[in-house]
Amino acid sequence: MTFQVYDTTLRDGAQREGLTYSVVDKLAVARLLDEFGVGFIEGGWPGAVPKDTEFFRRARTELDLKHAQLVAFGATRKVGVAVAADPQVRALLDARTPAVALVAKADLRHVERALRTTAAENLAMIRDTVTHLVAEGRRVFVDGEHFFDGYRHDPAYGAAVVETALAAGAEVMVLCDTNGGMLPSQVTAAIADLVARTGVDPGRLGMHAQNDTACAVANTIAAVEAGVRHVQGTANGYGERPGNADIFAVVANLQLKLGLPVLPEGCLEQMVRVSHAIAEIANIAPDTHQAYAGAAAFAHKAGLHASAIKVDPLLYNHVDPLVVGNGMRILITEMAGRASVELKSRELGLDLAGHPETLARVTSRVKELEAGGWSFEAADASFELLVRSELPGAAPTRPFALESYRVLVEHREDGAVVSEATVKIRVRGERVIATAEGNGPINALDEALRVGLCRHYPELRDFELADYKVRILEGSHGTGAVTRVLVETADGTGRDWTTVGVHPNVVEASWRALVDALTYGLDRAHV
Ligand SMILES: CC(=O)SCCNC(=O)CCNC(=O)[C@H](O)C(C)(C)COP(=O)(O)OP(=O)(O)OC[C@H]1O[C@@H](n2cnc3c(N)ncnc32)[C@H](O)[C@@H]1OP(=O)(O)O
Ligand SMILES: CC(=O)C(=O)O
Repeated sequence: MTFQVYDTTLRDGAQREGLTYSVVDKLAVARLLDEFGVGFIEGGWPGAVPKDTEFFRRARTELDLKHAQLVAFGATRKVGVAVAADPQVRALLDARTPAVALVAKADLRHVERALRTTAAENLAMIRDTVTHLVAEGRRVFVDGEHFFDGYRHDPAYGAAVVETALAAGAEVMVLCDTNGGMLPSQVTAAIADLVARTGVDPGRLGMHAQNDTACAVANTIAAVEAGVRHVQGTANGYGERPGNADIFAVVANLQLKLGLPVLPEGCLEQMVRVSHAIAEIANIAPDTHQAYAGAAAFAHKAGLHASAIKVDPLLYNHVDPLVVGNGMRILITEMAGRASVELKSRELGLDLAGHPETLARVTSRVKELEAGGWSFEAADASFELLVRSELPGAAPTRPFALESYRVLVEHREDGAVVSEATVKIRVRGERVIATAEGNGPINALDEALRVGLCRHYPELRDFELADYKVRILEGSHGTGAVTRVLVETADGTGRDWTTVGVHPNVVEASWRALVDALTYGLDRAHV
């Protein structure tokens, strides 16, 4: 059997707390998963969840999948009900998918206590349902719920479930760690024992791992190392409770670490795009620190890392980030060394290789400023201005010189609070005084500065304050608290940049970040 990558983002992934997809969302996620090259997309449970029934109906005309087959998920027939008379089984056929997945009880305790039936009736439910669906022309996967817990309790029954499903015509028997409590060594031992006990071909076994021990990806890889050739997972690890095995990490590990070409050519590099697009649809902020796909997955803060990366990026990256569509970033913080500053500057288009004094000055200035509360890690634009001020012949053009600014906050009798700011600046030799109101002191200051500059710099009208973050930093060693402000500015063309300002006074900290933001943006506009 060829290797099967089976995605359950739209079924198990949708069981995550706080996540709800519309049918349109589900169709969009399915298209993205197909672009990522998975072989199977489990779309939901038709007949149980009305939205899922609708998804399968619309998928027939609205999805044109290149790599994946759609799978409808459901349960084995009900206890004591003839399979042909079970409406849930009928709904699986009505979904008209090429493949069907059946959840089946694989732990005798669940059979007796949750299904409230006998060991033999559960095996009959599995046999009848698989046989019926195979006879209707479906590929059938059986998900053995609680397989691993059940196998420890009663291995003979777990083995009987596996043998029954495969003998009835199931293509793959998927071993599920439903409670997510297993460790990799336990997964390996259970599969080895199952294979020895039954003689089953491990190539007809699959793995479905929940992440309750944070081992879902490791457990899936352990299963593959034990011979399993069908892996299940969800985009970004979404799923019930802590989630499922992250399909991106599973697939990347299989391809890049075990050398198994489980995705079609050209698909692995779609990972970051697909991961973030699905997060967007799910309305969940992408996890910056997600393995392989996170924005920080290849971000380096430590100066020592940067010094080796300067020689060869692979000295400090476990794979080339480009193979999964990611990129490497160097972070500038108090932990930076000269190599970090040189690499980051290169990333920003500034070559400091022949400027050892500048490198040394910028590095010590960064450390000094960071000790005082500045943070350049998320403020590339302020870092670039700092480097350019120190680099001979590269100083940025300062659009104005400040004479003074003043901000008033007025609480009126009727309860209204109005802020007003006045700036006095010199722009291209002209003295300008500008006043503006705003919904807060920083907004008023920003407006006044723009009013004062706009006649000389009309492109400022396109700049907008996209985000504003304030953090009060505790004072230490006898100093008072300081305020750090991060300002994100956008210019309407899709470009944005972040600047930082620090001062004990929040207005002055904001002013510094604003001035850097306008200086950077205007300087760029004139390059
Ligand atoms: C491990 C997993 O995550 S599997 C996926 C689980 N996903 C979901 O549950 C989401 C969708 N579920 C639903 O919409 C509903 O729970 C439904 C429609 C499936 C069932 O709803 P209801 O008919 O109201 O039953 P309820 O949820 O209370 O109980 C489930 C029934 O299925 C039975 N059942 C549970 N597992 C199986 C199985 N593998 N095979 C057959 N029957 C099963 C239970 O014994 C119970 O039967 P009972 O009604 O005779 O007591
Ligand atoms: C089938 C499934 O989702 C589980 O057993 O966890």
